Amino acid sequence: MSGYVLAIDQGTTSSRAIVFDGEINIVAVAQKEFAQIYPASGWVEHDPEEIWSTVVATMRDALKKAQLKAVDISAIGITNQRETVVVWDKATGKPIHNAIVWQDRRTAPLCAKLKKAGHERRISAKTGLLLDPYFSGTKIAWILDKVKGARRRAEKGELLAGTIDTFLIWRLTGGKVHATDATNASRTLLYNISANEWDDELLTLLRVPRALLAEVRDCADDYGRTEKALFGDEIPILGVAGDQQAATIGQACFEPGMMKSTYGTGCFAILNTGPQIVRSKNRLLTTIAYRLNGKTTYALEGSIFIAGAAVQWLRDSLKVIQKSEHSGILAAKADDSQEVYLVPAFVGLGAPHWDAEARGAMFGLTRNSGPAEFARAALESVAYQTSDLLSAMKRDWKGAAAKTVLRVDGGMVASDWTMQRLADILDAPVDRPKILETTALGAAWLAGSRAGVWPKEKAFAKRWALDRRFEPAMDATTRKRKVAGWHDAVSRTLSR
Ligand SMILES: Nc1ncnc2c1ncn2[C@@H]1O[C@H](COP(=O)(O)OP(=O)(O)O)[C@@H](O)[C@H]1O
Ligand SMILES: O=P(O)(O)OC[C@H](O)CO
Repeated sequence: MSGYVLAIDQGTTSSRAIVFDGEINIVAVAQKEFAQIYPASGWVEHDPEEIWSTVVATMRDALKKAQLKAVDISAIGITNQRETVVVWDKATGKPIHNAIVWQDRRTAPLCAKLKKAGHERRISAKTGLLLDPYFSGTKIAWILDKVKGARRRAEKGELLAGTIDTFLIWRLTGGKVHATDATNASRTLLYNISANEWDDELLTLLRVPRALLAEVRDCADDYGRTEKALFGDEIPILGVAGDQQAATIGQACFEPGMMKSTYGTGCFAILNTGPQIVRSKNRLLTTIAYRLNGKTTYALEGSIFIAGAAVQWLRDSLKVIQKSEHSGILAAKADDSQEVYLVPAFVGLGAPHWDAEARGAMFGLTRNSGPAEFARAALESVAYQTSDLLSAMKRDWKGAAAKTVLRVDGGMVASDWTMQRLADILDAPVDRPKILETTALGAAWLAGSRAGVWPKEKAFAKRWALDRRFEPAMDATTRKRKVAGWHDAVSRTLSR
């Protein structure tokens, strides 16, 4: 066996395919962006056919760039934007509606209704999640209610549903496999994370027929083979995990107490809590980090909706920078005497506030405030939000190391200025690894280790290599003053 592994990273804004060789080096990357559809305020959709065509095109492209054929690839690993759902016709494979994306807020009224009826505690106890439109379950119910005849057809077993991994597996295997992995299942509001199964009470509460749902497997498992017609030969699919969990694996955060934070469009911090289900008292999520050989490892997660998106806002809406990488350079020029804060609640606030109605605000503006102060405020908002997550994690679980080291990845970590400010505000070291494609790497490791061509967990963890450590350098008085200013800004932004 060659040791070549192909990872599919189906993200919120683009589909990517990455080929790794047997020595875990990246040999080819292909990427295609696709359309973001905003049918109404707070609604976000993707066309599942475009997701499918970009995935197939990038896979073919990556194989071509690597000068490899399907037969050279030992295994495929899939990782995906989580919570986003598709419902499709079992007979034709055609979606009956666009995918409803994780950022979509259309089911806020349904969540509010379930909350009012007193269901949140019970749902949280079983799923580790909160009643927020972010998760898949209410989105599936919405499609069944709004597409004519869908509910009746779902009950008759004529439709299938799934997160993006499930849809891709169905398509790649030519409709032979309807499966998902435990991490993706754990983001649906329908999955009992202690019993490790779809939960009948939750299915009834959210009005989702069981016939729609996929079989839940381990993250490293047999997910069938790609159809020969697609790439010229069959390739086994042996690894699946939601993208944040895949990044946790790619960062080799296999020990309880280890933590990674990914700074892409949003920011997702995941703390490994081992076999223990830690219930958050601070509105963090409890989720499945991975399930290997039938053994579940759990995590606490803090989800922030706007991180790199604040940089896009500086570039695309304010036009104070031309390129994302200019944001750090501009922020470094900001006037230290001005305390300007941005609370980037553009789509509400995620953890630990979960305020869907809050909207963004800036504080502390003077006549001297300009592009540099705006850029600094945008980048600092990411550091402050991470600091809120970290302190919530420490309050929730004593296993969260007092001397936390944060392993970081995602597009934003290219900014040295932001990483230094993050270390300063957290008062903790921030480690940036050499391989920044940690999400793809995690999915590839699941597949490669399952295929027996890549090292097992411990040997893989030893290969994690540091690019740069950012040590905290801000004095305590300044840090405390700045963090207090942030908390004041947040309290003035919350809708309740
Ligand atoms: N040098 C940089 N400084 C600050 N932000 C950056 C930099 N490079 C990229 N970004 C931001 O990172 C994000 C892209 O990261 P990526 O991990 O590709 O996101 P996603 O997977 O969510 O699409 C964008 O929002 C972009 O603005
Ligand atoms: O596609 P990303 O990298 O923005 O990640 C999205 C998350 O999985 C949403 O929960």
